[in-house]
Amino acid sequence: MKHEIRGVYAITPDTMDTETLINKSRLVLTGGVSVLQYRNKHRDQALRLEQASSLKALCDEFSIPLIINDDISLAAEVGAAGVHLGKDDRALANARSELGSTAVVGISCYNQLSLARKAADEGASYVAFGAVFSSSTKPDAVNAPLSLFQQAKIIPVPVVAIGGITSVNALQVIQAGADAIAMISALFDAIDPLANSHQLSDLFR
Ligand SMILES: Cc1ncc(COP(=O)(O)OP(=O)(O)O)c(N)n1
Ligand SMILES: Cc1ncsc1CCOP(=O)(O)O
Ligand SMILES: [Mg+2]
Repeated sequence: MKHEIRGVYAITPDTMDTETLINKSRLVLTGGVSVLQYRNKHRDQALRLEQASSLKALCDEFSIPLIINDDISLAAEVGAAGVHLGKDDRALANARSELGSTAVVGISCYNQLSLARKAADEGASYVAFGAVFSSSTKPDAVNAPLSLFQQAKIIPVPVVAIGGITSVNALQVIQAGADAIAMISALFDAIDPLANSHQLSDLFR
């Protein structure tokens, strides 16, 4: 199945509380997000497998792709749609050979257009720039200016923005040229994750 990366791209927070993770993810998916990434830096492999498997079932229910952060083997194990890889992760070529040509492989390009050109040339499914605003989830992330998205129009794959995106600044990011807006805290730390997800997803409808 070919997945288009466009719209609200939800990313899970680091948590060991699987029940809350799944309940909140259900609310976020009900609001209309178009892709979910499982991101959990926890080293407990059994916990990661349990959470990723539950999220795969949930994404199937909503017919949206599940992307696994960092871990190509976990993506293969749970039958996820693909992976997201950054500079400290395994290479795009490993993901392609282990997950196949139809898998979604997203690549972090931080604030560098040259990395995006290279990733697209090498077969990335989408590229991501960020942090576009300061992020309490990842305070040390480099800053990617919104002007980058205009320059990124030449990149032949979807362009995702990440970092500090909220319902207050999301429209600015979309108008700058991002195809998708990725966020953790604006969805999962919200008082009302369903309402926030709905409001953000409406920006693409
Ligand atoms: C959609 C999306 N964009 C960027 C990232 C960051 O990936 P990376 O640089 O590998 O950092 P970690 O998320 O692994 O800390 C992402 N996960 N998703
Ligand atoms: C993983 C990542 N990469 C750059 S910023 C960031 C965190 C995004 O989280 P939030 O949406 O809460 O700022
Ligand atoms: Mg990573």
